[in-house]
Amino acid sequence: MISVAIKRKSFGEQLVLVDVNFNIDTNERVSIVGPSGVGKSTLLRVIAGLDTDYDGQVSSVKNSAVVFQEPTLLNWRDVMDNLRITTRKDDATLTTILSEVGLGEKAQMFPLQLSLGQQRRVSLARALAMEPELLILDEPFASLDGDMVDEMLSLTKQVVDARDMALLLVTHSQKEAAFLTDRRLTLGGNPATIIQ
Ligand SMILES: Nc1ncnc2c1ncn2[C@@H]1O[C@H](COP(=O)(O)OP(=O)(O)OP(=O)(O)O)[C@@H](O)[C@H]1O
Repeated sequence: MISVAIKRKSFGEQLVLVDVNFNIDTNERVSIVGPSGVGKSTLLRVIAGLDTDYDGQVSSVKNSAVVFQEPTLLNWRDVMDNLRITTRKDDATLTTILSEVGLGEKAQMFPLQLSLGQQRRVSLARALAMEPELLILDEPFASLDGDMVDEMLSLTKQVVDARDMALLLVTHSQKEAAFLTDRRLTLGGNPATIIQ
């Protein structure tokens, strides 16, 4: 379904990725793990089609949704309006998705009235509302405390299990990768490539 063949990806003089080759099948769950600064987010942006300035070939699905490290919500719009930005789904459907992520009662709240964990859930709900064929999560549990990470991990597994979609998880945590995905790709080296 998704085929990645990046020969080289640079920022100016800095070569970040070299010969990164792998495929993701329909409904497959894959994680990319590796240390901070290795190039994980860069790879994700290329796969999501947000960065087209590279040497190589990536063919992905048309309908992918990204949940970024930061919730990237519009703070002046309430939760429901934040979901409406990416979809024309009716309010009943959006309310169901909000309930799924535990925010059924928060539709009229504004992002800054929510905790970071709740804002992350809105961001996840917004991505799910797009019914993506590929859901991309970029360090979705960063800066949450331990209990909250466990809760978010279970919740994420639940919503992914309930859907037909592929998952690409970018993380530095082997635990998160093992819990949520079937296959782990490790990015390492400088410039980085898939090392296992
Ligand atoms: N827009 C950019 N312009 C210039 N350099 C960049 C840009 N984005 C990333 N880089 C550089 O590319 C390298 C890889 O960064 P990237 O954010 O992909 O790493 P990462 O593995 O996702 O790190 P982290 O786990 O800390 O988020 C870093 O050296 C970074 O400085």
